[in-house]
Amino acid sequence: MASLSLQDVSKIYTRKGRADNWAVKSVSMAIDDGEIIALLGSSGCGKTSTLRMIAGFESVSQGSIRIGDKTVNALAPAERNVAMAFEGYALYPPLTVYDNIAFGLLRGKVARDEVRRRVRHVAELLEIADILERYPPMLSGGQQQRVSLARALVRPADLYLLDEPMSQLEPQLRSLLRGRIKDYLIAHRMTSVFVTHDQTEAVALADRIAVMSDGVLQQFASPEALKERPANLFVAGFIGEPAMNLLPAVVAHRAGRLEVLLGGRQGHEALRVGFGPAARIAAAAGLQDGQAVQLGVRPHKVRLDTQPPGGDMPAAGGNAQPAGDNIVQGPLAFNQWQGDQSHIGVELGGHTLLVVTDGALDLAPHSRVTLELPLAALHLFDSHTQQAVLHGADL
Ligand SMILES: Nc1ncnc2c1ncn2[C@@H]1O[C@H](COP(=O)(O)OP(=O)(O)OP(=O)(O)O)[C@@H](O)[C@H]1O
Repeated sequence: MASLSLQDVSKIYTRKGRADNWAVKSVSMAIDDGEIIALLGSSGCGKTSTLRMIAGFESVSQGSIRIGDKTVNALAPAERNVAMAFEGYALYPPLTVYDNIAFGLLRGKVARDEVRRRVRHVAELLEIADILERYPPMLSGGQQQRVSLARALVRPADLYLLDEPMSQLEPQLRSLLRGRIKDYLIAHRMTSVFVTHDQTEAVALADRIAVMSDGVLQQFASPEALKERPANLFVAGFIGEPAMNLLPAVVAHRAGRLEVLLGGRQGHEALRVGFGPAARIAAAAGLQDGQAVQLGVRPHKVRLDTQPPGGDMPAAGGNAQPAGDNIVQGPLAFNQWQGDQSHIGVELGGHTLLVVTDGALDLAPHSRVTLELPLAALHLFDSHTQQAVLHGADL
């Protein structure tokens, strides 16, 4: 296995008579030996182009890629010792499934008994042991995809590149295989990069996730860090289901405390949300009164008061915390039972805040709802730069 590093890597597709397409923009990241990482983003954000440059199937327009201590920009794919599972499978039709999977091992001069043992093992892992004698044209898309994955995983390589490795599988099989593949990658200390647009898959499989948008690496961090400390508005809105509430607000210091003011436009009352004494908040010094910000809070983290006055306030997600941070009130906009949780909308300063709770709640239409926005769950982003200014969890 080996480490992998990308230094200011760009991909610019050029076509005669057309404007250049800058698909990957100066991406830098360092992946440790044995680490599993996901490239995550929406369609067209540059994930596959990045993966194909690492594999050597696309040239690197700018920057450099190193596998271990070797710069590989000028090396052909076969010279990089990289195993890749392709989105289009690329199986050999005249060979059986067994021979497709064994191909790389036989070329590597592994003893036949050992080849048989390894092929069986990976085929059982991916639930394709019963189709080893079949030929690729006789297989479903999901079976072909697993054969392609098995062929990549079975052979020794410095690096494993997996392009949407489970996109064709049914949800149940996908979640079963996710766990097995992760255990296999960890057990063999396989440095791996996989591409996905499914954040559940990225969170379940990867040690760290590289979130991409429009060719730019937005943040490269653990799944927990992406949720707790999103670097910018894109990551805050993209990671997490349902998405983080993002409410426009302005900075308003008051009596030495950092606060933001929500709403207050015609017909809506203004709401103050506090972050505590400004002197204790490093970022407060750079924030000017009137500065436009976005206040972020995840729907699961808002605490909803369902008790009679004076009662304790349960967290929406069940995380009991002492009541008392920002208590706000607003009229109920909607209350939808989703089968396993409730989605509750509350009007705050002219915007609708989504709250998610575990149980079903009996709330009268348009009734006034009391909420707590726990300081540790709040985030502030600069509306102009889109970058995170502070995370309540750090205060
Ligand atoms: N061979 C190519 N020639 C020209 N443009 C390309 C080529 N391959 C990709 N692109 C363009 O580069 C951009 C990034 O594409 P890429 O396939 O890397 O994105 P992606 O995030 O993997 O998307 P998807 O999830 O849909 O595969 C897109 O605008 C795409 O149209």
